[in-house]
Amino acid sequence: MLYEQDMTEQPEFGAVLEACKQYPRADTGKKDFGYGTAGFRMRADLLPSVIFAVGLLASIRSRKCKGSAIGVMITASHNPAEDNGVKIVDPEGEMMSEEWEWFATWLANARDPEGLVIFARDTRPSGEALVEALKAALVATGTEYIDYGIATTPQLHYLVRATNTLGSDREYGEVSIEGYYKKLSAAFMNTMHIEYANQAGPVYVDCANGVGAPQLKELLKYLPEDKFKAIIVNDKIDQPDRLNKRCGADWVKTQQRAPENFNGKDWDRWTSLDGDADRIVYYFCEEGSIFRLLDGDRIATLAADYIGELVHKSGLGEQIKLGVVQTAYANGASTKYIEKTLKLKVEFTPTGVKHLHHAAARQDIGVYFEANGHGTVLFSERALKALRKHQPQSTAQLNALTTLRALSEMINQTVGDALSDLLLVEVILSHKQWTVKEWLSTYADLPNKLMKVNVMDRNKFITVPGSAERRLERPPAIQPRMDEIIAKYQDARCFVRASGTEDAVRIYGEATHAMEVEEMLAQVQEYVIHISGTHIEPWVFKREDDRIEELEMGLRRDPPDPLPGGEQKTR
Ligand SMILES: CC(=O)N[C@H]1[C@@H](OP(=O)(O)O)O[C@H](CO)[C@@H](O)[C@@H]1O
Ligand SMILES: [Mg+2]
Repeated sequence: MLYEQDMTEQPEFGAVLEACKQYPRADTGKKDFGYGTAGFRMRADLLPSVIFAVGLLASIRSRKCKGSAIGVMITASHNPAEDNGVKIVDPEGEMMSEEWEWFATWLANARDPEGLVIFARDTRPSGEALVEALKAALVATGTEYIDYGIATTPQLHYLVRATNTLGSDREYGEVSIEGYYKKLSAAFMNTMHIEYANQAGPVYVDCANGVGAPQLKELLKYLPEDKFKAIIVNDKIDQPDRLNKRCGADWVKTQQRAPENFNGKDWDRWTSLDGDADRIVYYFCEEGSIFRLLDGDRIATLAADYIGELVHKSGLGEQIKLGVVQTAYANGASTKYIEKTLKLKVEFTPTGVKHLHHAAARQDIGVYFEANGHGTVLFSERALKALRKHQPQSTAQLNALTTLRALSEMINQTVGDALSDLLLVEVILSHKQWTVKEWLSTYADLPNKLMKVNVMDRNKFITVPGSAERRLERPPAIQPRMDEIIAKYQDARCFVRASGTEDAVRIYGEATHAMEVEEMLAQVQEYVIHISGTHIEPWVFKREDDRIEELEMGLRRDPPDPLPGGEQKTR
């Protein structure tokens, strides 16, 4: 047994234990830290010991991966400024695999090879001190490291893959943030091999007052203004309180409204990034100031349509098949459009980018996006080889092939990337000579709503295996009751699942009429509360803003009184 050994006798463990004392665990009551869908994420003052542990794990993981660089990104993405978080990036630039036990074993045994951990952080002020905790763990374990300073999450994923493929025949790009800009901008320019006129004017980018702002400014230096014109909004990274506040992709998507400092004229093309620039949504105002959102589903459909068309035009339609991956949160109208109009296959996976990513990687070309704007397009080795080898038979085939090759370089292959996705959408709109109006008119979204309920124990909500989270197995009474409610409405769909990132369950619903969605969700919410009770999270994990918001929305109730025998009753 690993923990029966007296590890203090081994010099490297002595150093680790000594360094560990500098980062005592914060008092979180009975609550444990958990590596969720998005790594660890919580209030920044609770994080130092967690970051130290992540430093140890990253160093072990690097050794286990035979010295390949492992990435550590310090960010809390779209969360408020006082939060922070951390996630580990695997050698190909993908999310870390779940084999935690392996790391512990390696901690006991690893001597060589040397490890290499590369890391970056977003603009949160807490990031600087957390980097110190990470470095302490890396120094204590004798792990070589490179600090890339402030970067977006997808830039760190890029750097990890670039580091690990350097000198191989799969070289991903120069190993620097500059190399990332060079790769994206060169590929973008290659998509412009024919003169495309985009009369639609500049794109406005709300950077959520986060890391996307300086990084996009840098990227713009590599792109000629007559080919790509972006106007940056919400770039106050020196005012941390404003990070993700009333702006950013998450806020715009969940509030379904334009961010602070929006001053778009009708039909102007606007986008919002999130706090670590791995998500993007588009939106605009129609005549009469009607807000229209073009979310992740819209980006997926646009990309699938255009890339599918290029594959066909290049003469590779028989060899390269396209597939789209969505989650249960994708609007039903988008799925119908992909299947019926684009005639492409849709696969559903559970929520969380790593599930979508793996499913997309099994396709020749896999398009995946979560409705919230996180996604990318993956080109398999098979597809890349076909693109390299194909001899075009006409100018039309050559043009399509040239664009496809450029897109395979421009689209981040490691993870969803707001900057790369921004370029992708802009290329497509300009090639199609579409404005947001034509884009929106491809299909009509079903009215929908997503809500969150803080229940006593979210772990009681278990989905039916293989149902892509669309049906609940437990608590046993809930699904039959929900089916009864849903049956009352036209073309309605509704499902409940436990969040993987918050102590809550989410309820999603859609139907033909917005009023019916409201009515249906109210009944489902009431039933969820009825059978499970609501719950107040321990103060250490809860933000005052959230508490007040939930009170205002009527989502927060007092916890139920305990009954004899440990049962709970709801009030
Ligand atoms: C409905 C929804 O938007 N869920 C989000 C959210 O996951 P939950 O497991 O639903 O909490 O956070 C994930 C990480 O950022 C993101 O991948 C996912 O799309
Ligand atoms: Mg993010």
